[in-house]
Amino acid sequence: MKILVLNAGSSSQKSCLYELSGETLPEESPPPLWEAKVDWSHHQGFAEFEVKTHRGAQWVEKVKKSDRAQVIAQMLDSLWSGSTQVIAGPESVDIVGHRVVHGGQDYRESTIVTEEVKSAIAQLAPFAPVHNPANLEGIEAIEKVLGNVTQVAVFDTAFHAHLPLAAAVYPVPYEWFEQGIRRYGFHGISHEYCAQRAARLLQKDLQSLRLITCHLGNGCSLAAIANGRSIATTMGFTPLEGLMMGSRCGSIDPSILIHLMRHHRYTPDRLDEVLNKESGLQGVSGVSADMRGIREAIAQGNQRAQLAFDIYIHRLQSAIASLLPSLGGLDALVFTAGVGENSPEVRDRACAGLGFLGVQLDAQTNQNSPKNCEISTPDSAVRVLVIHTEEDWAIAKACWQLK
Ligand SMILES: Nc1ncnc2c1ncn2[C@@H]1O[C@H](COP(=O)(O)OP(=O)(O)O)[C@@H](O)[C@H]1O
Ligand SMILES: CC(=O)OP(=O)(O)O
Ligand SMILES: [Mg+2]
Repeated sequence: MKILVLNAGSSSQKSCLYELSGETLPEESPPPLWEAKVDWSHHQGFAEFEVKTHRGAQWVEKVKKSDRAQVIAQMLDSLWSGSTQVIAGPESVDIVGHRVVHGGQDYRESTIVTEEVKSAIAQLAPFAPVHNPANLEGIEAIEKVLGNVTQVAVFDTAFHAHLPLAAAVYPVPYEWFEQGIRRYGFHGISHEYCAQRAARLLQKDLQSLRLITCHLGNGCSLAAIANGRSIATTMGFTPLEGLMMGSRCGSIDPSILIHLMRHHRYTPDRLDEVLNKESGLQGVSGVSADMRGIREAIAQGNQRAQLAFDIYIHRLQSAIASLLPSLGGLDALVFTAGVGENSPEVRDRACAGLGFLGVQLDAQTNQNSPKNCEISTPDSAVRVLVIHTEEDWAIAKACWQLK
């Protein structure tokens, strides 16, 4: 069966086509027949469009920034036409899986997309304003091009659906919790996949491991995982809480918002815009939301970029430490996603603050950013791993299980 996956990130649109046959799923991801990625975080005014196939055809183009529906249509076109063609036409796709960021209270497992599911995704858009509308656009773009093919929604919130109440309920009037204002947690597809991959890499039973997974992409979150379950995480009601991110602020004192509304006439829409799109690395540095841009600016002596990097690390270290008591110890620390997989400086600085726990990085291995590999020294008290997150493969597996 041919499974098409759409993964809408805040700074990217990724897509893969997998072909699965036989009765059982392979443990590791088979190479996709085709994969496409559009990344609009790194450059102003245009996006990088990249398509690869398993036969080695490759096509890279810089395209003008356009809306997501247009980007998806162009991606799909490259599946059945041009040098990257791998299938005869739209009818060759059997099922389509989507990453959906917010599933709210009701969607705690992957589900077939119906009109009801679509309207729930739309209703949850205010609580994941950068993501849920993009996820819905993906579903609708597929409807337009592939008609009524079966579509599956795989939720980023699902892995955190069983957080202990102490980790899920905000210290506000209890009625708010009853109205759905609670901590949901996000990046669950990635945290769960990385925990499973870490256990295989360490040749340990996942149930026996205490893990912290650091998903550091454009959005960033940590999960504390014990017995294979998420027991605490840094994102909350929306993907705005927790760590400092590319253009999102992470946790700040809520009184700042009250102050801005009372004394500087900030409207809810303007606050939403500033906190989601004009804060984080971008807001502090004034240079870039992208860690590559920050590192380049630091190399040129830019002080504000250095400050942005230092805050990012300070908050990352603090958040890692805050998860330790609920785990009661740590067997492995996992770095994943765009920054986690590619920035030796971030891993090095994060781990330097954990030396007192006996965390020791192998400097040379860390520098090489190896994928799916241990980067700690043999006598490190905590194993440190870099894992290439495969959200797309996790989504394809969910489709296969629901088929
Ligand atoms: N070589 C690199 N060094 C440092 N950071 C990188 C590198 N490559 C990518 N990144 C970071 O990864 C981010 C994208 O991560 P990704 O997980 O793909 O994001 P998304 O949240 O869109 O899924 C970019 O914004 C950039 O900050
Ligand atoms: C939930 C979230 O923040 O996702 P992303 O990192 O793709 O923006
Ligand atoms: Mg992502």
